[in-house]
Amino acid sequence: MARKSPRSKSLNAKHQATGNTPPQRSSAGSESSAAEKDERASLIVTLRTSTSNQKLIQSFMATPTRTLPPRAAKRKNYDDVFAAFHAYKRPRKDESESPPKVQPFVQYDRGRSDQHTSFDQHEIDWDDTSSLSSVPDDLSLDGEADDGPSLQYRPFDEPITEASIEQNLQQQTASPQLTEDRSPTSFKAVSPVPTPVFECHIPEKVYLSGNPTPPASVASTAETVPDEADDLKSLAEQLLAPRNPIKPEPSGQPEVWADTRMELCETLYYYRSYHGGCYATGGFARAFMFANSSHSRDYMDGSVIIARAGGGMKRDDSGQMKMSKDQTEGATVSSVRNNMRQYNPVVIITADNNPQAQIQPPHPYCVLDYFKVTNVWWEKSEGKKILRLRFEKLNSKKTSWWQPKDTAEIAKPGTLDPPIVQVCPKCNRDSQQTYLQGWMCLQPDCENFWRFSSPASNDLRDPEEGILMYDPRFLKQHTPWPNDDSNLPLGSLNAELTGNSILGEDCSRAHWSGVVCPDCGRCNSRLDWTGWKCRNPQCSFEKTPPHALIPSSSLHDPFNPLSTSYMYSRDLHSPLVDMSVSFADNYRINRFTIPGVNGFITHMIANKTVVEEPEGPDAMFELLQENDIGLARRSMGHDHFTRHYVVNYGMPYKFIAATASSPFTESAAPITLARSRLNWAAQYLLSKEDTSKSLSMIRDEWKPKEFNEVLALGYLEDQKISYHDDGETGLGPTIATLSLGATGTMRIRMKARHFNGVSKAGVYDSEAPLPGCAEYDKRLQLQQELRDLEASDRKAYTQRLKAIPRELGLKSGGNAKDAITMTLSHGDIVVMHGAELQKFYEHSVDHTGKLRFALTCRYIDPESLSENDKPSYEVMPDEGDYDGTRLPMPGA
Ligand SMILES: O=C(O)CCC(=O)C(=O)O
Repeated sequence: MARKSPRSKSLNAKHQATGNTPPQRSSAGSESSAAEKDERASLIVTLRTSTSNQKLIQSFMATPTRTLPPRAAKRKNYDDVFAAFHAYKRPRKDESESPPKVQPFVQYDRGRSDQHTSFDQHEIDWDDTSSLSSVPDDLSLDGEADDGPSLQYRPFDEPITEASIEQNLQQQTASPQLTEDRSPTSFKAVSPVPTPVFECHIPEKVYLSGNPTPPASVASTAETVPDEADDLKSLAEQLLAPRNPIKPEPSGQPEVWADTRMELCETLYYYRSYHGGCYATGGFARAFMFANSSHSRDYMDGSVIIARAGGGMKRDDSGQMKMSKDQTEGATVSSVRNNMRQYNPVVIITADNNPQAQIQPPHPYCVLDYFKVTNVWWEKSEGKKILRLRFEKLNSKKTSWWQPKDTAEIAKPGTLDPPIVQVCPKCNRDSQQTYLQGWMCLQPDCENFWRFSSPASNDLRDPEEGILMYDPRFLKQHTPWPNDDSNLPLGSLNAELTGNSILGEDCSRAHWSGVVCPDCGRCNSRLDWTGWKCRNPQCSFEKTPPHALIPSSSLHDPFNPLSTSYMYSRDLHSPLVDMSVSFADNYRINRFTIPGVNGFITHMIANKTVVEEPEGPDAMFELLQENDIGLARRSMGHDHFTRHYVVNYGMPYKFIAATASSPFTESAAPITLARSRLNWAAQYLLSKEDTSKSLSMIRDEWKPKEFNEVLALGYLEDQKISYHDDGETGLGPTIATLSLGATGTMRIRMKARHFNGVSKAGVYDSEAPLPGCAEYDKRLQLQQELRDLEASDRKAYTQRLKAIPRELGLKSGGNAKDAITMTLSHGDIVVMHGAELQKFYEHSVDHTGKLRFALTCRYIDPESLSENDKPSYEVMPDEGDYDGTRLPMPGA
């Protein structure tokens, strides 16, 4: 057993009032003269046989200074001696003598061998580090991040030290914020306000003999925690004590929290990562989330967090997530380096299943605070190179709510001696000592990377990962930043926006982002069109931001001016699609047909006469803003909601999300006005399709199956409806939509299944191929062969279906290009006709303005609805009598 000794003075030593504790650089050894070596050897042997470590230190310190390197001799504290002691080769007295007995390291018991610590369903065996790497990509970069501005990054292997901070600052001489005091050992960063805010001292590199490239053989560390480190070890044991599976309560409550990931990502501008554990955008990391994906050497306390930079993991045969190859520096780490260079803190969020949390987080997602990223360094885990990150709380004065209740933090950053920094004898670059077992070079391209050198020989040894124990001086170092102790806001300010300074501002992205409830801190998505409601049952916060009416007159596009003549077309289509154009009754009518598909798509482009007619699109657009028609984002299950707002009138419509329906009798005027207009438009177009029938004949045929449902969709800025079809049973086959407000873009493409001809399981789809699909000609040629085989040999047919995808190079992934892209202006109507259109093709709509509505009409066969879905009210027939042909003709 390692002996307990009273905590050394140095461990408790408080540093300068500034709290700055620059890492000290000790030597990795040097070539000494033979006499010096002998002298030191005898000294060390003497020291090792002495009974107490204190004695050892005293006698070592008392050694004539000529035998010590000048700087080491001047240092009068335990850690310097400890470092120098380990940096020096310990020679044997003579070759016959057995090597000095190395005190066996008592294995750090992180949970006792019989203890398996379970957190939720995540079974953690502390002795088996692999079980902790079982969740993918926890720190992987979210899709929204980009590579950011091209900045000059710090070389990837360079740890962050005061020297490198100084170097950064020197590189920023162009910045008006910084002026430098170029004295060799200090610098000052001066803010535009008169007081200097940041000062740190740059230690010089120290070599035992002053030789900058000491031979490898001299550098020496042991993979044990030496006796001399008893105090550090007992401190490390306290810091790294295994997390109790029954976690204590926190001492406080989070300022900001969320119940669901969607609410978190919609509310917090600094965390928009739906899948990854890091949100980085514009070249900077904004926030990290720590959940149950954890590495065995990850660490979290009230001020410091250590984590693996994510990515690079793959599921192995047993289903476990494992590093399959060395990690490489990706966009996340580049972003993090930018954060370090420019002192941008990141926000850290914990999920309630984070095994490193010392407490049980009170909500599924809790925001901790702003942290500095202080170190990025390389290690190895199970033979693969991994990147590690250290975070330190930015505002040391603010209490950490996640500190266990009724406990004090074991050691605050900056209260211990600084970490040991050694220069690698092989690559001549320095690294901090991260583990108590000894110093290792952390430069991934160095031969000596991640290896201890034996105390008794020149051998380099890989560390035994399971027993590594953080050096408290590394863990608890203080890395000064010029903006230390700033108090940055964690919440969103959306609830405070007034939104009326620019027309449409209250429809902006910020306005439909979530809010942090000012009463309870919960993140709340804006699920209602009218505003925010806190969904915490214990809270009654509501906010209905005032809406400034966007007048229809503001919709007019000066580059596509409205006129009473026929309007310009901005529709595009692939060469495969047939298009005809006609002009009639104030509409330009673009009609598209797709080969192989029964049906058509017609875009009726409205002119000024249509748009401005009484009770027409202009009036409807304004009425929809003035009336609350019950628009809301609908649940799609699993805490996901549609991105747009939706409400249904008339026959209930089971869209992707079950949508509440109301009778037409309770609807606002635009709903019934749109129904009447779209019933007219459909009949009008159908009469043009079949010229053998008069409009009144068409009307008689149409009436029993007239549109009996209106689905109103409301889109604020950046909202859209993704690719989908309207081909549910009992629906259609004619669907018509009136566009109101901002200009939309409707895209129509072949569904991936038909385009690729392969199911998700990789089996060929033997349906007749559609023109325009992948490998159309080859697939067409296979048709007869497949039909024959299907009839003659079922087994061979099935095998053939499995073989074809590879034969033709067909893949199940990948989407078809858009076949038709239509620009939908205010007042335009789109009519889609034909069940096959919905079966084989899908459509999406987005817009680039602030506010858009789409009113879509369908016929829903009441018999197709289950008893539960049938309406409790009567769906009244369309009593409107809209007739677009009554309008004055263009040019009239
Ligand atoms: O927003 C639109 O114009 C289209 C709406 C739509 O696709 C639908 O209601 O199915």
